[in-house]
Amino acid sequence: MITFNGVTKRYADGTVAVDDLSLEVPTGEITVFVGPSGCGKTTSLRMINRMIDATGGQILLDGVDVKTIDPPTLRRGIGYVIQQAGLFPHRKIVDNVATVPYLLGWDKGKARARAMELLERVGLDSKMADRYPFQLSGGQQQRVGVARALAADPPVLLMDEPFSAVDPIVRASLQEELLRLQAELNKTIVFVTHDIDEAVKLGDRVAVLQVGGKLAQLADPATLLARPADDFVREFLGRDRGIRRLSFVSGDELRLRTDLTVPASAELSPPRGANEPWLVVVDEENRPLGWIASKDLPESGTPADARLAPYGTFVRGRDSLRAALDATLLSPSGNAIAVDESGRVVGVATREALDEALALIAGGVGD
Ligand SMILES: Nc1ncnc2c1ncn2[C@@H]1O[C@H](COP(=O)(O)OP(=O)(O)OP(=O)(O)O)[C@@H](O)[C@H]1O
Repeated sequence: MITFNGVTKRYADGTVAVDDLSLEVPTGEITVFVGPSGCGKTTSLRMINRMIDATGGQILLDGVDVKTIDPPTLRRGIGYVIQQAGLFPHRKIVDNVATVPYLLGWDKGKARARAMELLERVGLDSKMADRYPFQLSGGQQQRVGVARALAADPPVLLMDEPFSAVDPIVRASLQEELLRLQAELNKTIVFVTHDIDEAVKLGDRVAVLQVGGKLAQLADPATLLARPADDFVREFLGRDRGIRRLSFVSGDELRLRTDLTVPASAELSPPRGANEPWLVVVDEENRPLGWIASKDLPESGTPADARLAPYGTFVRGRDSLRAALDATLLSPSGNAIAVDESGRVVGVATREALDEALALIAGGVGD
């Protein structure tokens, strides 16, 4: 656990970058520092590994004041990842990753073997090992940066806007990768970003800082989005706060109907389903093929002969209400198809079911 105890940083010119910051970063969790430019995120992060020394208060690492630990020893237990990876341009990828093991005096074979293992872990092909950083894309370089920070298996990882220099698609995949890695490794991670979407996606807890290095709120993402502590936090969270909240509500809240499917091979004589405006046509394995409006059902023959409308699905037991809402918006029926992990239809969330769930959430605001 990392503990900030009334930590202050006043730079030589009098700027107070961090003001009386007290918070705890629990072991094995991702704590995100988020806030507008200049609010003291980077300063707070760098005081943990003493790249910057606090001018007041204490930072404790598992109960030990970091000021009592000499910086090289301290940093051996703390991985550090920065924007644009900060790789050594003249060293091969494998040697970049092995930097800390080399410094720790590991023999070259063992250090390189560890580096190769980590490259694979962060999703890079072993072919990359002998390249130089300029021969990699920005996203690949970031992965190398993460591998390098993990090389000596430090219990703590500090990440300063590590994904902000890559395009949104690469960024999303790096975020997924970090969450996957963290599920295996359980590091204590402090992650700095100015992007609230990144913060609520990655953080077990999110610390919102305001300019002057004051802690405005520390909460898990769902609580932060539901109950911002004050106007500053509310404004920082932005206009999409309500929609973002849906990501933290399980789609399993939705009542499903199981009587709205029709097999593509079903004989339609006598006509059926005509009292429901829309039906899901499914294949023989119960996978969705599309929506059909009842009025378009042929009088005889099978639904396979009819024109099907597009559909959206969400996975029951995994996806959020936001995914379910997205699925309704992708379908002219206005209904979302719930599927299991293998893509088989388990039911339909109608617009009414969605309305009910949304009303419940809206009712819960301010609890
Ligand atoms: N060496 C320094 N001397 C004086 N002031 C500094 C120094 N480094 C940072 N500051 C000031 O301290 C404040 C906090 O800076 P910091 O870099 O920690 O903010 P940040 O939240 O990480 O910002 P950004 O998101 O823009 O990177 C800013 O006002 C900055 O100008």
